[in-house]
Amino acid sequence: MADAQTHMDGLEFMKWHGAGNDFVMIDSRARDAVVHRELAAGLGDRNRGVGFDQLAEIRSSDAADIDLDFWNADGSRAGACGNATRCVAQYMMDQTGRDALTIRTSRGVLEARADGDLVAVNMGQPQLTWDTVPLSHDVDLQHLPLDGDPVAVGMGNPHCVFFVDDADAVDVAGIGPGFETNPLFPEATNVEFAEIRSRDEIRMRVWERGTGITLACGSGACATAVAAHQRGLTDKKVRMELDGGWLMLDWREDGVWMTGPTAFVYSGQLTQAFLKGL
Ligand SMILES: N[C@H](CCC[C@H](N)C(=O)O)C(=O)O
Repeated sequence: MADAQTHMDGLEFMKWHGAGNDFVMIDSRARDAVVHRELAAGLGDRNRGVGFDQLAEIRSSDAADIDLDFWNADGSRAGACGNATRCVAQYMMDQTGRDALTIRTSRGVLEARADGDLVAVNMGQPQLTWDTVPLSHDVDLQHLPLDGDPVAVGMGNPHCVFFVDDADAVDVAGIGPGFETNPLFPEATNVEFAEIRSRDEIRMRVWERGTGITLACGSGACATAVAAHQRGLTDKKVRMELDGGWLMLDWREDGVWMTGPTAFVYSGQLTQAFLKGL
């Protein structure tokens, strides 16, 4: 029924980005959920659709202010999306005038807060066991048996973090896909390349599972901050420079807090012709 309704009326969406990590947001609080794999993949196509790194669907919730689901540009599901969570939080705070709210994702209920012009979200505690990342078998997460000696961290989605001397010199598109689909990660993985600049500053570039190179990745930034601290390279609080801007990470008692910018770009409506052609 939701699909038939959608084809009749067109479908409203918004385009946002957080540090250049771009999203389409669909607010389905007033109806049944409408997003499915084909819609995500069609809309994610930057030539034939709108284009995005992730698609976020907002739903009404009985456990938090809202429920939130994420898809990647290839139509696959994203387990977590920190930057989209911050953008959705800003949208909700603009609508309600509140400066804090709760958001339920597949990770559980997350807390988001306004921080001046920025938005902070508690991305929860990292997953630091092989079966929760998940990996295919029990190995040392701090030193994965892969070239480059990466670290595995789960943030509701898998991350494989490499420490490199010069992040800008890394051929992210050349190296990323091979690690994304390495059998050590049964659900594939996001791949981060981190250069330690000091105890409180990291430069990071990312290859995202299901999307490819993005200008920023919030859960990847959290995973990188955790991995760097575990290796003894940084303190618990770091600034991180990504290709599209800066994020602040703070691994506290109650989880990894991530703070950064959000931007509303435009809203529009998908045509019936587009929706019928999916
Ligand atoms: N850009 C997102 C992460 C997307 C992760 C996704 N590619 C996955 O399949 O896990 C973020 O800000 O956290």
